[in-house]
Amino acid sequence: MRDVAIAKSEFVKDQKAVSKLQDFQEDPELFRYCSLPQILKYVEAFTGPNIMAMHTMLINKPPDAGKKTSRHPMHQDLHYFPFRPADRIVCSWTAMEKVDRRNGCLVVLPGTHKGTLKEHDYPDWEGGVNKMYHGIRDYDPQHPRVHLEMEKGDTVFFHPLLIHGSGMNSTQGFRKAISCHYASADCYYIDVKGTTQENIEKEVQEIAARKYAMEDSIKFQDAWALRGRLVHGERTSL
Ligand SMILES: CCCCCCCCCCCCCCCCCCCC(=O)SCCNC(=O)CCNC(=O)[C@H](O)C(C)(C)COP(=O)(O)OP(=O)(O)OC[C@H]1O[C@@H](n2cnc3c(N)ncnc32)[C@H](O)[C@@H]1OP(=O)(O)O
Ligand SMILES: O=C(O)CCC(=O)C(=O)O
Repeated sequence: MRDVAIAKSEFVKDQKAVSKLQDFQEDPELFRYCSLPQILKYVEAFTGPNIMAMHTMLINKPPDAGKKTSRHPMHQDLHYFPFRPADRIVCSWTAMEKVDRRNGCLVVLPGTHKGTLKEHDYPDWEGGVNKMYHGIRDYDPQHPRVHLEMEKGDTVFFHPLLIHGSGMNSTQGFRKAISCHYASADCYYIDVKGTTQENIEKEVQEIAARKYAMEDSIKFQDAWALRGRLVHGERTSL
């Protein structure tokens, strides 16, 4: 993925900047991260023994180009997932270098994982917002927030209802982190028709149709079933 400030303008002419690698489940070197025993030991406490890696990302947050587009709006990851139950899904996010407020560390609203899934949409940001970066419109701005300053190699595990995002990268360097969303293979798919997730379903289907010429044939659930990879135990459902 390219940052919107790059995708929509000549950022540095003739240069490409990659701000995210997504879906690396077939890359043996990167996928090693998802199978690390040090990570799975904690993941299993949420998922149980049948563990699927559902979504993989290496996030290379770029230096902000001056429009604050390097921010990630406050959101709940469950918005993107057509599977349940939420308590059997967990994200691991590992800092690949020191992260702090200067380079846009994670920001979380503690306790919000006990709430419900909120409505998400694109925020009205003056400088634009990255594709598919939906945010919650009506979270309480007075809610206490915690900035997760982390050292290289530190890992945080969080629930898919936890409201979180990340700040602007005001340094000159790229801020790297690697993450995986795990779910119990015993989770089940849901139909998101008539729910707040309809907007993301539509967007994913449109991208699939454009990128893979899969007009109408790909369901939201298929987009997940195709990218999920078993890391431990048996692929029972997902
Ligand atoms: C076989 C399986 C089929 C399944 C296909 C389904 C594809 C869906 C992929 C995305 C799923 C994301 C799910 C995320 C779940 C994560 C949950 C955790 C929480 C989060 O991390 S929230 C943020 C999650 N979202 C993302 O990470 C999305 C990241 N973006 C991308 O991966 C790519 O930008 C995207 C959306 C796949 C588009 O890439 P691509 O099609 O290659 O784009 P093009 O270069 O062809 O450009 C098309 C069009 O879009 C404009 N563009 C490009 N980049 C951006 C950008 N960053 N912001 C805004 N606009 C952008 C580009 O200029 C083009 O516009 P035109 O007007 O010129 O056509
Ligand atoms: O790494 C970031 O900047 C944000 C990542 C995030 O919010 C997510 O993975 O859900």
